[in-house]
Amino acid sequence: MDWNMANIRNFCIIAHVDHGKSTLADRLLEATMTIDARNMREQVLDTLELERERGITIKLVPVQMKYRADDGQEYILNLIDTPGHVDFTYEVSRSLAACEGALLVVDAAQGVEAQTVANAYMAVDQGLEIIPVINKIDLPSARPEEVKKEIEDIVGIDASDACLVSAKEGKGIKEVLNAIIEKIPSPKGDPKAPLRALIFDSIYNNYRGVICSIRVVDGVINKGQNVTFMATGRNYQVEELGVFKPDMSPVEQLGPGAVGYIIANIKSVSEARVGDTITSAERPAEKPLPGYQNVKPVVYCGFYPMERDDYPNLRDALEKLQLNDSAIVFEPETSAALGFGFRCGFLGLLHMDIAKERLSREFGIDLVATLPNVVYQVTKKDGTLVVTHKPSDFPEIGDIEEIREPYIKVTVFVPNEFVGKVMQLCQDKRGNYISMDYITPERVRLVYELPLAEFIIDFHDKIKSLTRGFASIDYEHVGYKASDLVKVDILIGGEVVDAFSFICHKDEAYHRGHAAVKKLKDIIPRQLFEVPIQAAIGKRVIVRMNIKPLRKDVLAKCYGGDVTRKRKLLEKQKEGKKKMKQIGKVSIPQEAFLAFLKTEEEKQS
Ligand SMILES: Nc1nc2c(ncn2[C@@H]2O[C@H](COP(=O)(O)OP(=O)(O)OP(=O)(O)O)[C@@H](O)[C@H]2O)c(=O)[nH]1
Repeated sequence: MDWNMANIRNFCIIAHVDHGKSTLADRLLEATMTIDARNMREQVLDTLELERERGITIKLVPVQMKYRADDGQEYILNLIDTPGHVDFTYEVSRSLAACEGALLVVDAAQGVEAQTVANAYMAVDQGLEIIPVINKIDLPSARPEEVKKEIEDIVGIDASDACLVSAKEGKGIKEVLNAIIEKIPSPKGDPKAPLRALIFDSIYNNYRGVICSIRVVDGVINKGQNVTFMATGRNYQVEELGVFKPDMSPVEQLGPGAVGYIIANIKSVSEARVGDTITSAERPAEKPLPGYQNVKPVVYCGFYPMERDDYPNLRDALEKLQLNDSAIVFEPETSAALGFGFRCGFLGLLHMDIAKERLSREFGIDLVATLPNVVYQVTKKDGTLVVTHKPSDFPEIGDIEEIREPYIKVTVFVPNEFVGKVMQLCQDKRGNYISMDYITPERVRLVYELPLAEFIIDFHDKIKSLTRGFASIDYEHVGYKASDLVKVDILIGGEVVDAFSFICHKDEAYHRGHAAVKKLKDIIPRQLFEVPIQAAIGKRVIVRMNIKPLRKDVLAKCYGGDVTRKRKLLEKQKEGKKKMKQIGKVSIPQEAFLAFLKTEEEKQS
């Protein structure tokens, strides 16, 4: 075939949140008339409703643009969107791998932030050509010359001829398009070699099944051809092949450097994982493209429906979510207090929040989530290793030799007036100081190592409020470290309530145990007998409070001998009892437990 790679440019846009990535993408689509202005709604690339509302990008959509440059030639520009959040780092790195270049967008007023650096480093690692774009130059507070210097000093790339842009006002867009054509190399690849195409995203569509976004690296892929997905070893026939313009538009063939999609009767995205390599079934490549990785959840929690009858719906909904998001895992779980639910694993807190919100919005399921947990490694005295994210699966305290928990390296960019507060917070969160440097006379980069468990509780919110939103945060996983952790159980009437057990540092056990016991005491209705509520480590009780007894006599109001009325009241009481959860001899309405978790959640958000 005659395949012209010289006029293809594959690029992505990387930026810190809110620096204007989506707005710039919109302007590029307009300027290349990929979407005419009449159909242009703002931020067309953010497809999910939730993304548009939250202003965050979750799913990637590659778009093909055509642009006639000043040299008179027509170029194909493939813009590959990347998710901006650390929860999706692996997806980011795969979409970067599908490009030769990146626009690094930096806000002209705010300057370089934590995610600017993290994303730029990832692009440098992938060997991409980076074009700095200084956006929002229309702002009165814009300081483009200083920001250029920041990019050079902190990111370490030449920014002397950075594009100066106002995406909002559409200024400097042509310069950006020209820079893409001049600076970003055209793709390399051998059209005669065996097919190798990278899957950098896959989405599930109700009508079409799975649609994989692919970047062809070597060889050609044809409609109707048989292909093998190398990580799973499965074979499929290519039903449809095409490009996004941005609507799906079928083609017969894609060659090296091309970005497009395939549809091949794939039932679930777990069969078409991001990072996998597609090759020809007849003439397979010897080696897959580098970097396939099975992403593992790092944060787990229980999801319980508020209405018991919603359990089957919740299972259906989770299955549907999983069709579209293979990083979600779940398994049934029962809890004496909460009834039937699911233990679910996520890539991070944002990922968890999104799943929860989608369950409620798209599937109408009202649910509560238990406190999130990380994955612990517990070495027992007999040498065996227990890897668990469930406090209830922890070995007995006497059997434990060592507990290790995941740590992250957190980088915070913060104005220097807030440095003291941020350092204090990091210390309180059991952080180890790593480094601090001034990136400008007013701004500081602080690096700490923290336990992930501390980070996921409320670190983001605390930092945002301590610094009035001026800090930016990024983190990466750095592995497991031994910690002095304990499991705290909560007992009601002498019985452990599984769903409320939690893992925390030894020094925090009393404080957190006390808070939980006090809250339960306020929530649980009084019973006919005294009910002790306790927090305990192993057999040792560390906090105890009692709920005073109350005699609830439903017949008290019935004077005289109206037998039918009495019977009715007793019936009603029996009905009520059915909804009760029995913890030992204590009956507690399930709502009380759900209310407990709800307030825990609210406290966090
Ligand atoms: N003044 C000004 N505002 C801009 C400009 N470009 C974008 N904005 C505004 O900045 C805000 C963030 O822009 P987005 O394009 O949503 O930023 P983003 O980087 O895509 O954000 P995420 O999708 O959350 O990563 C929006 O309110 C835009 O209207 C610009 O050139 N000038």
